[in-house]
Amino acid sequence: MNGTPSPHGYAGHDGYEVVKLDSVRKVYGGSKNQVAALDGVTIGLPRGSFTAVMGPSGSGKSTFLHCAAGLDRPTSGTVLLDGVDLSPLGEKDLTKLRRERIGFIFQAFNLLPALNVVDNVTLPLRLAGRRAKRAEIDEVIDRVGLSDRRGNRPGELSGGQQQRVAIARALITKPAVVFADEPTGALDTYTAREVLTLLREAVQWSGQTIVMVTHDPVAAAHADRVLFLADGRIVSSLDRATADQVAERMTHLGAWGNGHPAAPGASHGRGASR
Ligand SMILES: Nc1ncnc2c1ncn2[C@@H]1O[C@H](COP(=O)(O)OP(=O)(O)OP(=O)(O)O)[C@@H](O)[C@H]1O
Repeated sequence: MNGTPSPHGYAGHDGYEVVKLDSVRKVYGGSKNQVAALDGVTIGLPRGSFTAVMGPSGSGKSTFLHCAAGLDRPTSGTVLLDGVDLSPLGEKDLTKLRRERIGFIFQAFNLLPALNVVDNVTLPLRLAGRRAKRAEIDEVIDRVGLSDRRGNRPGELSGGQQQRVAIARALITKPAVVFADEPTGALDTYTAREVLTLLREAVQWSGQTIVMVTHDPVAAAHADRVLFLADGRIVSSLDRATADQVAERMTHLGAWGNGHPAAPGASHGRGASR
């Protein structure tokens, strides 16, 4: 299956689809300047799978992530998250569902500067009114390699360390799915690789489901499957692809002109494979 396109109804480890989008459309703008940011997306993401979402600028990646994570509402179609239909939920229930069942990782880390590592990591538990168990906190902080940084604040940590705090914070609630939006966008190649390895390990060791939007073929090559968006539609996918295969597919989509940091030939470590 290496590098070959396949139907979008990918069956994962146990076949249960944690995230399901059915005919999702998201239209922005008024009657004169309408943009279909998502134009009929149907996809199921299996439990314990790592999915990367790629596509040219403006292809709908962020809109896909926002609709799938209940941060934005589709104009039509349905989103099921861990079996829950998001469409009838009010803001309060959506917030609760996001808090309890979703972990988020952002390009800009989004840590609270006044809190130390332990307090940043355990914040989602406290927000959900849950008590943090010492052993669970120790385990997740240990897993991201920050045991000796527990008392440090974000300002005292490197970018890679801050993103590892964010990963621990996303994993602490044992969410049904983690959505990562350009998680390596602010990191150098070496640190990015460490962060991607951690995400891969979370899938491997705990069966975590992860969905990651990225512009970087090297990052996408860490995923089980890469979905390619163009003009709001999923136009193709690759399973267990190398960075070169991902980059080639992006080139076919006309994804980047000269000078894009991830463009073929740019010095971005792109040639490295999984
Ligand atoms: N709030 C909004 N209002 C109007 N149009 C929007 C809005 N958000 C997104 N769009 C439009 O929808 C389309 C998809 O945008 P989206 O941000 O999802 O793309 P993207 O693939 O994430 O792009 P990029 O890689 O540049 O971040 C674009 O044409 C964009 O201009």
